Amino acid sequence: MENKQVPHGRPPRVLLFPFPDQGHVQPFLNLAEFLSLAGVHVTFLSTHFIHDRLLLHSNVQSHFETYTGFVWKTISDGLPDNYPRLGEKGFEFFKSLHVVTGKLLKDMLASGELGSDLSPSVTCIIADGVLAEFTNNIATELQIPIIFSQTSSACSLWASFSIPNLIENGELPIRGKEDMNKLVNGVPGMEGILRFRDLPSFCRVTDVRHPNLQGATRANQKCTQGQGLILNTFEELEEPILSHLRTHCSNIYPIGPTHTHLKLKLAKKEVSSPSSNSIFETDKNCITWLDSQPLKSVMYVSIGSVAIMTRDELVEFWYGLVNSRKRFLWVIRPDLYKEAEDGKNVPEELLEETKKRGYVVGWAPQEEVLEHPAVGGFLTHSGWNSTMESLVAGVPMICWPRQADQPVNSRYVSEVWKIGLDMNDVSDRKVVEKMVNDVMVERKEELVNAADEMRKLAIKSVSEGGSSYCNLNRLIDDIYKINEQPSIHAVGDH
Ligand SMILES: O=c1ccn([C@@H]2O[C@H](COP(=O)(O)OP(=O)(O)O[C@H]3O[C@H](CO)[C@@H](O)[C@H](O)[C@H]3O)[C@@H](O)[C@H]2O)c(=O)[nH]1
Repeated sequence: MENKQVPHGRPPRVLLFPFPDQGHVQPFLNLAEFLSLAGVHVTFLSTHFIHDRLLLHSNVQSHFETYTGFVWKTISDGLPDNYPRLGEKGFEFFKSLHVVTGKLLKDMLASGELGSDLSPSVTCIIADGVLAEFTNNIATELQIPIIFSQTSSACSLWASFSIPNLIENGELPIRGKEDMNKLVNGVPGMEGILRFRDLPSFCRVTDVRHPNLQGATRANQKCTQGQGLILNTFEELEEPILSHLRTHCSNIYPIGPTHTHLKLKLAKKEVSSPSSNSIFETDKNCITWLDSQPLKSVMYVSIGSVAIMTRDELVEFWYGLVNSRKRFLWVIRPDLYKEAEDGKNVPEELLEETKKRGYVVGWAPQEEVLEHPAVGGFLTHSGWNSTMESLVAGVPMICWPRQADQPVNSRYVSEVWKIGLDMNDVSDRKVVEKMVNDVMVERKEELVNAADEMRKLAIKSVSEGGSSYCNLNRLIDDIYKINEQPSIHAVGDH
């Protein structure tokens, strides 16, 4: 991936626009770095809310300043700083992004303020597929080529793309709780695999006119209208499903696992990685604690940046972990659960037991934790970044999916790739205890062997000549080709 010749003297300028949360911004930062390393000028556009937190808790600003043509830009999401963006008010958040942010984005693109003197106009947009509904409209209106990037798995995306099919064949809306364990027919390629409970969570509606279901369907449709679709996956992992997706989007770039792919590229160029790319303050002391634990003895527990637990679920998990008598490292974000108003907070005995075998942090350096030799299992919510990070580290998972794409990922981890166990939505202490013992003892060998095979395939895909390696080169070539089109420098050029 060397800098390319640019016939008319201006390198491409790509606007990167992720959905504003940790799980989306992080893979978009990886994408920003791939492009920057290839000499592409990048404008990274994030909401004020995300940008402020990113700059506060990471060194990405100074890290990216070393790249010629890199520009940070911010935009409003239309909400006050203390608004609960991804909780129960998630729908209002989406609406505000579509209405307020969408209008601002169009104005910014049209006025040319998203470039720099070196490359004034945006020659290509790479927008989050979740935001495809309005970004595709803006790109079409302003005649700027657009590529979408989805930060979820191909399997969850395909299940989501199949919603119209599921409605047409009468499988949506789901009839009732009694159907949850039955198999779904309307997702081609997933017959015999997917149960109703494994569908993306926005399918759990009683009326197909539900705004979340409709919103996802509209975004999916627009997502297929771009010039390409970037995915943080690799062909060897998801190929049967990728070929189904290709019937909707002809030009797919599976370039993952992006975090490992990027690490290899940076190492080759002798460039150091940013110390963190989190919007939360990272507690690195847990690495010192891990250093003193035996090989593969620790269960790492985290449910990502968004999901929450009730106090009862938290206590059940805690008893399950403590009763398993295994060591554990648990990420309890400050907003993970609401302390009980009736004074029934975490029982003292759990805190005492934790001092003996556990370690609790507010936010961990997760990639480093999963690569640590002391970690032997990951109890996860099956967010896609966590799934990929665990897979590359060869760490078997216990999946406790909460929302969005997570149920599909969890099903694939347990039933298709067989690198973990699915806890579904159960949070009983006995089940947690059993699952931890299964992964750490009873089924350890079988799961570790399968995870290790998967890890090898992942690393091969991002190594020179591998599928993701070649797909990334193709993406960069295509971005340069787009830049060569004569009409491309019209919008926003000075
Ligand atoms: O203590 C922690 C916990 C998490 N992470 C990182 O935070 C990211 C979390 O991403 P993910 O596992 O994908 O979970 P979410 O934060 O829940 O991400 C959202 O975005 C994902 C990508 O689209 C979706 O798969 C999820 O369902 C959605 O909730 C990962 O890279 C982790 O390494 C840390 O660095 N430290």
